Amino acid sequence: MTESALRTEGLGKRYGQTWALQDCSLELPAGRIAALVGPNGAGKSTLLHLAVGLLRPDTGQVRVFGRDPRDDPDARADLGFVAQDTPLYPDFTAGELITMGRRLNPRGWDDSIARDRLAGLGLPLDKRVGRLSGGQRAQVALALALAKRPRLLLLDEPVAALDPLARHEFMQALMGAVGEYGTTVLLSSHLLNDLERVCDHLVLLHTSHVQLSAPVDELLASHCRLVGPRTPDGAAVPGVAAVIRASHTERQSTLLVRTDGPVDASRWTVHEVTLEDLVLAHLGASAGPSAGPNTGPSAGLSAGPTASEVAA
Ligand SMILES: Nc1ncnc2c1ncn2[C@@H]1O[C@H](COP(=O)(O)OP(=O)(O)OP(=O)(O)O)[C@@H](O)[C@H]1O
Repeated sequence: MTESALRTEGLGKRYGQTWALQDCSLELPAGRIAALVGPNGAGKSTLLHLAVGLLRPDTGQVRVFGRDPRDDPDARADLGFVAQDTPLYPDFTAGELITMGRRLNPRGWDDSIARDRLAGLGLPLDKRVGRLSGGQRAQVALALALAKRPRLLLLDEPVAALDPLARHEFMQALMGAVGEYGTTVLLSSHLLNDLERVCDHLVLLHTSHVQLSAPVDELLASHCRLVGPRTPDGAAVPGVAAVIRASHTERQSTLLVRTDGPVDASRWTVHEVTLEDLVLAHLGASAGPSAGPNTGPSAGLSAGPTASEVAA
């Protein structure tokens, strides 16, 4: 059986009366590269901060390779974290940050990983990081996180502020490192196209709840888009477990569905879906008109953000 890199059970965190994360149960097997997706305020940063032990849960528990990251230094030694906006001490040089990292992480640190990566990118070790570009700072943050040789690397929107080329270079560096060291990754981002290229597992949060957590290939195999003659919302479609999202013209219906068997191909044209289609459908699905025999739990969502908001 594959080891769990990250496992949460009933995990919850609240600020005053507001639940930032609620009843979060998920499992990320070791070796996965997982996308953590959800609209603004869904609870992604909260989940990542709970996972690295920076926040104390109000309910439930979180385990990193079976250990509690708040109580067990060995669990924290297994973790690397690149926080949102890649905060680094701006008056320090990358070289000084590498030295600091070594002293703060006596259990496991490899200077050469950070130095070689930065040299490969042509990034100077003797320039204050506050004077580097956003993309260069992100690369320094990634190099420092990797030098810790984490078994689980958590990244909170590391590429949000980067231009497309810098984003591409960052993702390439990340994938190269993951391939080399076998690191498990949980990466939060709104950039679904970037995620689709590299991730093999999806965790989708919506209004503080886990909506999906599964391997990408399983999700893509169990969802499709059906196009056929107009069908009333709620009408049963053989082979369809849940209608996630439906749209209609006068004569035609388009349904993004979760299937549990073969769909009648004489009546429906069946199209594969992309990860982006699937995420947007789940986030945009709303309770109400599509409720009916094929409407599963995932169809009963509150109205989500628009495609442009999610993909922005
Ligand atoms: N320190 C805090 N004090 C009060 N409320 C907070 C705090 N941190 C987060 N929240 C609230 O918790 C909820 C989840 O926030 P979180 O930052 O985890 O969302 P997110 O999915 O990372 O959002 P984004 O995509 O905008 O970064 C939001 O409603 C947010 O306002």
